[in-house]
Amino acid sequence: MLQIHDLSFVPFITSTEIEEAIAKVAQQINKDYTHKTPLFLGVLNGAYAFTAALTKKITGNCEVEFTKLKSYAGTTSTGNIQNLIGVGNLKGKDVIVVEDIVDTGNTISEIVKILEAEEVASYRIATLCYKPEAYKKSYKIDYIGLEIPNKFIVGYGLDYDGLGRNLPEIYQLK
Ligand SMILES: O=P(O)(O)OC[C@H]1O[C@H](OP(=O)(O)OP(=O)(O)O)[C@H](O)[C@@H]1O
Ligand SMILES: Nc1nc2[nH]cnc2c(=O)[nH]1
Repeated sequence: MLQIHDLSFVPFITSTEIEEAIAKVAQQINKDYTHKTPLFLGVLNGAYAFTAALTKKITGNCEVEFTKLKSYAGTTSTGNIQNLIGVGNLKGKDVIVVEDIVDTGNTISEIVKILEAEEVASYRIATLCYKPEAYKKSYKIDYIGLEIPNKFIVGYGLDYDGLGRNLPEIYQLK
């Protein structure tokens, strides 16, 4: 069991399962982008670990950038998304958004608005974890590492009030 602040978590996804999920996503992207140079847009903070691991498995040329959005306070989405680091010039780029988790979809919805305003050539969404029961939007999530139930998780980039991002495996709220 793992204690972070006031909450207890139990082991949920092993580091081996995470690595297998990332390899599967990388394989799909390598196949789909053979003749393209995708720009991976990692969403900080949570997606730093997934972005690093995923891009190391990309076999062709690619670019890597980050943007920073924040909506979660504690274990719930505030619904109020702050854009803390904007995107650079993405015009004409084939962007792959990299998320650690798609939950309600509020963050993705904000990113899609930004990408459309930037006039990107194309965009797709890749996420390590996806909660289908919590998702409230209709944007297609193109690359999904792991489908998980609607329970709060920490580890592999995901935090609870700032802690837990460094854990190599994923834990679920008890
Ligand atoms: O689909 P949603 O309900 O919008 O949730 C997903 C978002 O929540 C987390 O970010 P958070 O706002 O906690 O910021 P962080 O990445 O800095 O932890 C996560 O990294 C996603 O970006
Ligand atoms: N740490 C963490 N952040 C999230 N953001 C959206 N869903 C989650 C979750 O389950 N865990």
